[in-house]
Amino acid sequence: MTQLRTMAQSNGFQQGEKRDFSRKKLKELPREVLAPGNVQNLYLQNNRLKQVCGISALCNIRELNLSCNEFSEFPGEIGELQHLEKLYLNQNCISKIPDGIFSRLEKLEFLKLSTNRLATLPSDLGNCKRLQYLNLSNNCLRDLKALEGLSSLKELYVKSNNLTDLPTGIFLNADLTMFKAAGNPLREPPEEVCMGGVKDIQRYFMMLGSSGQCVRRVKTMFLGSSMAGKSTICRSLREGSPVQVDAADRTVGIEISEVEMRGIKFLFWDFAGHEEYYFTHHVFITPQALVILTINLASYDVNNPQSFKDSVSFWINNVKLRVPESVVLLVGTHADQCMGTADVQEKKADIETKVAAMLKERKANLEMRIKNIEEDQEDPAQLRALQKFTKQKLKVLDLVPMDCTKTEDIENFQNYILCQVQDKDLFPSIERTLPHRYQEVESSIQDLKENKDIPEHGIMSIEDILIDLNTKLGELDREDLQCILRYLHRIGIIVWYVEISALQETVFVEPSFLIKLFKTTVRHDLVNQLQDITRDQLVEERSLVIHRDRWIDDLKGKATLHNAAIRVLLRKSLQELEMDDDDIVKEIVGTRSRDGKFLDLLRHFEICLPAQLSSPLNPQAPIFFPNRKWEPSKPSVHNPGACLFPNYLRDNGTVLKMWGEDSNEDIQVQVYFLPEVPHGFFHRLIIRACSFYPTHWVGKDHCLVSSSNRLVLLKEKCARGDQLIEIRCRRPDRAHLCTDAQMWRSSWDMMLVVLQKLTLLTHQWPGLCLYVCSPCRVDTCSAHFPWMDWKDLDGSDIYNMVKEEKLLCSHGHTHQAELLFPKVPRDIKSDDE
Ligand SMILES: Nc1nc2c(ncn2[C@@H]2O[C@H](COP(=O)(O)OP(=O)(O)OP(=O)(O)O)[C@@H](O)[C@H]2O)c(=O)[nH]1
Repeated sequence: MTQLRTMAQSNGFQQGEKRDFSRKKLKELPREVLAPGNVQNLYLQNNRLKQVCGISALCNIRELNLSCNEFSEFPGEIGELQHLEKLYLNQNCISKIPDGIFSRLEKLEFLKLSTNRLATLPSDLGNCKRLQYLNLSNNCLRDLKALEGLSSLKELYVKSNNLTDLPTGIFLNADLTMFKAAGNPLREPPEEVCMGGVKDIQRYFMMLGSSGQCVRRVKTMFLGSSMAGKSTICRSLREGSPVQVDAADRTVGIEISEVEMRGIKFLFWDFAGHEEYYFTHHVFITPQALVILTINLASYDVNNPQSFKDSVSFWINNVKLRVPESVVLLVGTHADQCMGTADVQEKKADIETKVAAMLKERKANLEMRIKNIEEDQEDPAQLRALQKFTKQKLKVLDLVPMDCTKTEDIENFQNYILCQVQDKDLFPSIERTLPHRYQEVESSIQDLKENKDIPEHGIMSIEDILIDLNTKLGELDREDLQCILRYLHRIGIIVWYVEISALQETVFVEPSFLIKLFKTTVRHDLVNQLQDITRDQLVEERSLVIHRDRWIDDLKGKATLHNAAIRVLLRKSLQELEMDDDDIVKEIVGTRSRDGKFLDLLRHFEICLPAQLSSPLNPQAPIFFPNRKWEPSKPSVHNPGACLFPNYLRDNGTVLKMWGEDSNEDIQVQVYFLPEVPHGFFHRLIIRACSFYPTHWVGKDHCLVSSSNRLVLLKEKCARGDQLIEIRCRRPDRAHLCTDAQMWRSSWDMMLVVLQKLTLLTHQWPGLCLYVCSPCRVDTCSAHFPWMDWKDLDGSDIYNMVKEEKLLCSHGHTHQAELLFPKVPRDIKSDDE
């Protein structure tokens, strides 16, 4: 946005008050900046300034933007700008702010100091009584005491610092509505409380009063390929001795259990290793957890790179993309089935060396990209994003070989885990201070489960929980309870999706049950499950064997599962789980006329897309005449409803049939993913894009969306080792009823909708870095035109992304700008290129 503003205003003076000298590679202030005048807005961002001597002469400045420069010291002269309301000093290297500056900036309302090196704050910052917005994210602050006097603060951002405690005083301020503190080793209040926002923090402090309880807890996630031995370790650790898991007993979905070892509570999440489940994993891989990556040493082959990829690097990449700062502990099972100690040691050394090389290579790639961007001075936004990634440190601990059938190995592994989680550098925040109320609620819920006071499925309404706990704990405020439940959801003890409106009142106090529901439709043997449906089960759904055959055909051919089939499968698994409460079954399963809660969940997790089974076009439909009432045909086309599960698609046939061949004439944008497109990303993108464009065709890694005769193709692909998603649209044709400008605009608008959906989706993978560009349109040319600042662009600015009418690639090919960037051409010529 800043760049656009810069472009739009060009340099120099505007209305005698705004001076824009941003992006000029300035090392010092030129005379024009300081020339006398009534300057109120001064833009100096994206330069190379280390100081701003003389700036105090511009004493009327209200807005000063010095972001993205090279300040290592806070420019003291700023203290003299007494009319200053808005100050940007983010993205610099400032490590200290002297006292005595902010006490003079009485009118300051907005202060952005994010991404600097601040370890402390000046004691007089609290004097800025008008300050409403303060951003201190990405520094190294250890406390926020200096902020206690800021009585007008509305928004406060302190993400990624070293904060362990937050001062209560800040939250007494009724105006504060926005507070973000992710990425701190917070203990009081814990990060999971802060994620609930200001109101939850306020309640936490109110409940905390003068004393709390220290709780030590670690969420532990077991990841690794199928048959690696995850369930075996998990169950053996729970028992304290080897537990034999039957080879046929595959984990389906995720198994959850809790175990206390020497005063530390471990919440075990055992993830199924079968590939069909991978794409749901990222939802449950959460920060601040210990990841135990289990590798079957007996089947690991040091000479086969694929072996390392499947059993190690795939998992490490997955974790890094989702939680970039994870701690991963490698464990090698089946040591007893290897060929002696030397073989075990060789495999251990091989895995550790390859992991180290992989992390080193990634770091080198990142540094290389940063260097290239710095040298080309190409894209500061991209540069900042990459610099952020260099700070994210995934820690992979050495591999522990073990024989899961030996008690000694289980005990040693238990000790090893205990030792690692107590290492403050690795796990700075396993200790949390919790109000007694939190503990009481948690234990009461556990009691309800253990004493079987609630049904095994553990589905409860908020009201029920409140009634139950009120009898046990005395008067419990509903808001307090909800605040505590939100916390328990975030740490993985219960599941409560407040954000799904149909589930706002429903709490799953037994998360494993919910996961078991997932396995109904997300499983490797779904076709077999359909085949196994009995006649009785079909009758209950008023269906016949021919219907079941069609369900199987549609799943195999179109990756589409009929809602009726989902209901039958769900009922079947609920019966297996001995759930006999008809009302709840109905609520979860739904009926022909009303979707159940289960479908809401599937859609919420973007696992499936509502699909049309029959053609949406009805040949019997009467013609519509304006001003005349339209009658539907009788009988109307029956559409029983179904869901498309893109993960079950096997080819791109239907998409390619509609789209035809790619053409050099297409307009296209490429989104490169560093290091790779995450598992399940493309499916979710398809679901988002197709939900927006109801006319669509979907394939394994292709998807076509259509709107008013325009087609946009999305493709996941790999080009010379780089993974990317390509978005293509046919070059617009001249059409009547449409001006040239409209024609271009609507094509680009469609591309941008897809790009925007893609960008939003990337937020779920914070370890992901994107490079967006338009390739040169000459077939043999490898040049790219990078999209700058594209994440910041809003609807009105995006068509101004480039000023030029023609653009020249680095190999000398010239193109009309609208063929490469969203731009409405001023004057279309018949021959553009
Ligand atoms: N001999 C031997 N067998 C092991 C060892 N670890 C696991 N097994 C066996 O390997 C098989 C697979 O182990 P599981 O724990 O079910 O594997 P998993 O990783 O949970 O597999 P999924 O459920 O498919 O994700 C079981 O039969 C275990 O008993 C080991 O160290 N030695």
